[in-house]
Amino acid sequence: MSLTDRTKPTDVSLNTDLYELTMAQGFWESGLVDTQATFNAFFRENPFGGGYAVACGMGQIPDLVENFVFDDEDIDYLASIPAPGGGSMFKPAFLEYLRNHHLDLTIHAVPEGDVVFPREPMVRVQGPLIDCQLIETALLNLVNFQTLVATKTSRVVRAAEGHPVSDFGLRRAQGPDGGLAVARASYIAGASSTSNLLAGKIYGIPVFGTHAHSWVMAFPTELDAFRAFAKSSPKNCVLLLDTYDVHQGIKNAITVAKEMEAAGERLAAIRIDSGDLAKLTKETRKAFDDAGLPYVKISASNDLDEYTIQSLYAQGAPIDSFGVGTKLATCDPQPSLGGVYKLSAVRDSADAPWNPVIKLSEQAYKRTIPGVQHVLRFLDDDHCPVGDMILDDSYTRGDATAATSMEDILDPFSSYGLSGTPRELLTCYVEHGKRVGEPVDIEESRSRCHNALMHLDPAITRFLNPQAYPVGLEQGLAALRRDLAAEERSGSSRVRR
Ligand SMILES: Nc1ncnc2c1ncn2[C@@H]1O[C@H](COP(=O)(O)OP(=O)(O)OP(=O)(O)O)[C@@H](O)[C@H]1O
Ligand SMILES: O=P(O)(O)OC[C@H]1O[C@H](OP(=O)(O)OP(=O)(O)O)[C@H](O)[C@@H]1O
Ligand SMILES: O=C(O)c1cccnc1
Repeated sequence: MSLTDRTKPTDVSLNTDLYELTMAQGFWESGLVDTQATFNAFFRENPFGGGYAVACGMGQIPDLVENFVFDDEDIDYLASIPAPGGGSMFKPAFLEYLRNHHLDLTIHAVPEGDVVFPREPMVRVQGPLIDCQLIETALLNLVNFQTLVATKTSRVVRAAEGHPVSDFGLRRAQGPDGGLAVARASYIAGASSTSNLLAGKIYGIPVFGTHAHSWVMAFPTELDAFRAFAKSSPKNCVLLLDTYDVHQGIKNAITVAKEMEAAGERLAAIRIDSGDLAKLTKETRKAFDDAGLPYVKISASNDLDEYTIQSLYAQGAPIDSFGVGTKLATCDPQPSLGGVYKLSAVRDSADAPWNPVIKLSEQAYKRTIPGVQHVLRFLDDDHCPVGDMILDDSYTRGDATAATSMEDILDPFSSYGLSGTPRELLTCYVEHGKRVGEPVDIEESRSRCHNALMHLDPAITRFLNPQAYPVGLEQGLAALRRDLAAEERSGSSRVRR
């Protein structure tokens, strides 16, 4: 996340909602300083009407946790906030507790780039209740948006059928920070490059660019503009053909391509950014082939998304690469993932047993899953995922892969009768506030994403009416959830184990 990359660490800890701090103060005053909690970040529906999401942002969680400290400046600011009813929002003794407080959190998450499905934890956060609460907003801010962008990009990349897709979205992104997050998540999900130089510098993402219409308009004629660009950037020359008239643009670009050939250079590509992209790219391809310039590639842009790209190929458009901006950066037509962060277990101290907790809702699908959750992903002989099982720590005594099979999934998909080899999905990113292992390599996340999507059933990845990927609760956990819901509804005390 760019905030931890670019700004002083303390800006990270104030990048949160006021109520996290108000609750932290309340927990502290209520004597809950030693209370431990387990929270899960998850979403309830796949974005874009699709059948999966690509987990993203997880690689930046360790930076977030390690940099999450309140320094003197932050404490001064917090001390200055008035309570609406009079006096100060925060008590001096609490602010002293907070000063230079470090988060003692242990965090497991779906490995960045892997696929993730509704209701299962994307991120599991454990540690002091106060610390778990303090990190909520920043953590959701990190994984919700990047997971959404990565999912959107994976769809665009799928539609592009292996042709490069460049992120052109910075100018339409949600602020500078949003633009960086878009570049990072889209690269992990398969974009080949970004136009965003800062993202290139920070994350090492390949950068790509052509020229704007203004370049052409700044010269007396289009031909002058093309010649000047070829002279100035002979090794990465992509000419934009549609400033005035694409047909004239084709002729001018061919003239310049021939001149480049004579000078021992090659026109790399042309770009078309308006009009009927199928018709115009076909005409362009024919003209360049007829002129003996088959190596000149065709790039297309203009409000593209997965559906337009799919349609362009269905129309036989000979497009070699795409620049995708607005609809990728804004995740059109779904601007938010809706990921939530819910408490699922508490205990009085670090060595006490966990007590599972549940949140009820009028809407059954919003009832939470209790417990210290693990996820087992069952893989078939070809390493393709066939279903996920959510299970509670206590049923496995710490070894999540022991004595479990797909038959143990109770609801709602048990009738599939699937089988496979279980793999524990959640991996440890942070232990007691410290990063586990080396910083996440963005290339590793990118290849994990490629691999995960390659192994996912096309019935789940298709855009139209995708099949639901089976995710269910292990029988013991399903029973626990039922019992807890009944107890909470009847008002009896919480199950203590
Ligand atoms: N052959 C095609 N099939 C489907 N959609 C297309 C096709 N050609 C272009 N589009 C898409 O149609 C939308 C509108 O294109 P339109 O031709 O109206 O743009 P334009 O008005 O020419 O461009 P601009 O407003 O940038 O000058 C864009 O999202 C574009 O990607
Ligand atoms: O279309 P997008 O997917 O957002 O890709 C980025 C767009 O940004 C540039 O033009 P800009 O939108 O600034 O102006 P234009 O539409 O008038 O070309 C570029 O020419 C693309 O069209
Ligand atoms: O390099 C380009 O062609 C580009 C970059 C950003 C937005 N539109 C186009």
